[in-house]
This record gives sequence, structure tokens and C-alpha cells, in this order.
Amino acid sequence: MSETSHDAVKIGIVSISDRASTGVYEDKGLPALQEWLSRALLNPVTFEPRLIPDEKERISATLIELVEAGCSLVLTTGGTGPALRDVTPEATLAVADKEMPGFGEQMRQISLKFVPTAILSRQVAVIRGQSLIINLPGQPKSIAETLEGLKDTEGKPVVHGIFAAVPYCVDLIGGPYMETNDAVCKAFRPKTAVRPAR
Ligand SMILES: Nc1ncnc2c1ncn2[C@@H]1O[C@H](COP(=O)(O)OP(=O)(O)OP(=O)(O)O)[C@@H](O)[C@H]1O
Ligand SMILES: Nc1nc2c(c(=O)[nH]1)N[C@H]1C(S)=C(S)[C@@H](COP(=O)(O)O)O[C@H]1N2
Repeated sequence: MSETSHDAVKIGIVSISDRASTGVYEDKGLPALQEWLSRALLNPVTFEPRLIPDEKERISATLIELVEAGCSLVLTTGGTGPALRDVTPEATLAVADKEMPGFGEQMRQISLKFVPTAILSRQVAVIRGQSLIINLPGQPKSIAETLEGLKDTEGKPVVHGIFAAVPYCVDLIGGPYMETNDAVCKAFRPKTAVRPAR
């Protein structure tokens, strides 16, 4: 099957970190997001990357800009904890049309299998217009952990990653048909929503 048989997808990736955005340390969030999504998706993807500090107005404005630029999916990393400067969930809720609480609930379930401090992550997911916006924690390794979930030694899911539900959610808000590499993360759709191979 040629790559052109898959819908094109535009994805916003936003790394929210005071220190990475001012060069105190190298940003590992954007490379980790881009690397995982490139492995997981069969669609041709255009990435819209942004590296910004933990400032509520700036985060909300960036999310609005990415939705208006036509991103069907926006993933953020960082700023979900309890520290005074951690405001990513508030900035995300401020631009929401609808909340999607299942994503945050599932991410905390997954992350608790990796670290007991997962309960400190206040991440949320929302719909704005025809875009799904999801917060991920800031620790770079948490990106693959939450998107992909936990598998046993034979590769069977122990806890499903949140990305399994992303393609169908994007279908329901009128976005492109996202198709996954099942070895990385199998997208779940009801049978009636599965599009026959073209
Ligand atoms: N963009 C990033 N690149 C590399 N490492 C990161 C990044 N963001 C976070 N981390 C790492 O994960 C830890 C927890 O992330 P968190 O978002 O809580 O950062 P923080 O302590 O608020 O600091 P900052 O916002 O300056 O990154 C950080 O202390 C850092 O070690
Ligand atoms: N999968 C996963 N989730 C995780 C972590 C992690 O290492 N892996 N770190 C936790 C920690 S220590 C914190 S403080 C919160 C919030 O992180 P953030 O402020 O970087 O977004 O995410 C939590 N969730």
C-alpha cells in the first residue's frame, strides 16, 4: 500500500518547560513526541512544534493557534504537576469546548505502573473545534509510556496506552482517518467505524 492511500494529518506538539525553553537544558520533549508519533502512525504527518515556558496565557494562545492552523491533534508535554509554575491543565481547560476526562484517568492508571508519583500529574484532555488536545507529563520517558501503555514480555497490552483511543476520537470530531502501526499501538474502533483498506 502506498503512503498516499492514508489521509494527511497535521499534529501540534508543544513542549512546556521553563528550563528547556530558556536553554538551561536541551529540550527532549519535542524529539520524543515526534519520534513516537512517527513510529506509531502510518499517515503522512506534518508536525507543528512549539517550545514555550510555563506561562498560562502563552500556553492557551499556542493551543488556539495550533487548532486554528488545522491541527487535528495537539499533544503537550510538561507543566502538569503541583509546582507553582505548573499550569498546563488550567491553560488547556481555558480553551476547551468539551472535557475528555477518560484520557487523564487512563494516563494516571498507566503511569502508576511505572512511578508512584503518577498521582501528582493533573493532566487533562479537551476538544476545541475539530481538534483533540491532550496533556502528557514532562518527564521525557513518560511520553512513550502514556501513549503506548504497558506490554508484557510477549508484547500483549497489560494496560492500554491512551493513543489506542485517539484515532476514533479524531474520527468523531470530523478529522482525518488515522491509522497505526499495530506493533507500536493498535488503534481501537467499533467494527462499523473501520474503513476498508484502499
Ligand atoms: N522539555 C524537557 N526536556 C528534558 N527534560 C525535561 C523536559 N521537561 C521536563 N523534563 C524533566 O522532567 C522533570 C519533570 O518535569 P516538569 O515539567 O515537572 O519540569 P519542572 O521541574 O517544572 O521544570 P521545567 O519547567 O524547567 O522543565 C524535570 O525536572 C526534568 O528533569
Ligand atoms: N508515565 C509517567 N508518568 C509520570 C511520571 C513518569 O516518570 N512517568 N512522572 C510523574 C511526576 S514525578 C510528576 S511531578 C508528574 C507531573 O509532571 P510534569 O509537571 O512534568 O508534567 O507526572 C508524573 N507522571
